[in-house]
Amino acid sequence: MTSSVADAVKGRLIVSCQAPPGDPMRETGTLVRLAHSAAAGGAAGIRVNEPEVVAAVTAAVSLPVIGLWKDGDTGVYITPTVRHAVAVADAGAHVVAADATDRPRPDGSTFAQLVTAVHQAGALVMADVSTFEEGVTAARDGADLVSSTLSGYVPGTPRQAGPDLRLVAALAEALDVPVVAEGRINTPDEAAEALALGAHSVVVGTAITAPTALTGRFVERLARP
Ligand SMILES: CC(=O)N[C@H](C=O)[C@@H](O)[C@H](O)[C@H](O)COP(=O)(O)O
Repeated sequence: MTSSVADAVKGRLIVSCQAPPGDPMRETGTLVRLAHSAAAGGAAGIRVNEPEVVAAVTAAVSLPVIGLWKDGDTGVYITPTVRHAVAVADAGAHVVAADATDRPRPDGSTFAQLVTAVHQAGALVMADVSTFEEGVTAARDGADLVSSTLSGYVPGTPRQAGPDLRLVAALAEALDVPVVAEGRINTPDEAAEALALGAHSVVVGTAITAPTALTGRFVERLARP
């Protein structure tokens, strides 16, 4: 299992098909269409939010699916508890992505306990981290993949405009498990650079699947002289 999913995405693109609360794209059928488009364009995997969407996309698209369940948007909100993680696995995700930052989880579980529960449910775990130390700890705790997803999203830490390729490179150098580059990858060249720096795979969301945010970038620029 580990090797087949990891092999399938090695050196390739995973497309995150998500939409924030209130966004016109936040509708299961629409997100399934986005996943189909990503597959048609050559993606090797899909990342989606919420059990209902995970189930719909795994049924419709024959690519590995990384599932998560966002609950809120502050603190630990990406698959915050064991209950959320098992629900995502039970919905059919091949990989469950979960917050593996060093912050306390709302159910009091440890990340290692979440990993055990997901493995028992038959899925792999992607640790979404914000720092090098968190990545090392997550791998030690049994994560099957480690992703730079949360770099810049922990309050009080800096967020750069582009991807945190320094973190990706450091993790890729240090870890035996595959390291995934994710977060603010805006161009094909940035994705290629992440692979060149040792990333196993690259996740791109906003730059491909978020027309509201992309429109806003143009509008914001035109509003400035
Ligand atoms: C921080 C957080 O909540 N990240 C989420 C994780 O699933 C998504 O909102 C991002 O879109 C995803 O990580 C891909 O990143 P980008 O959209 O920058 O390509």
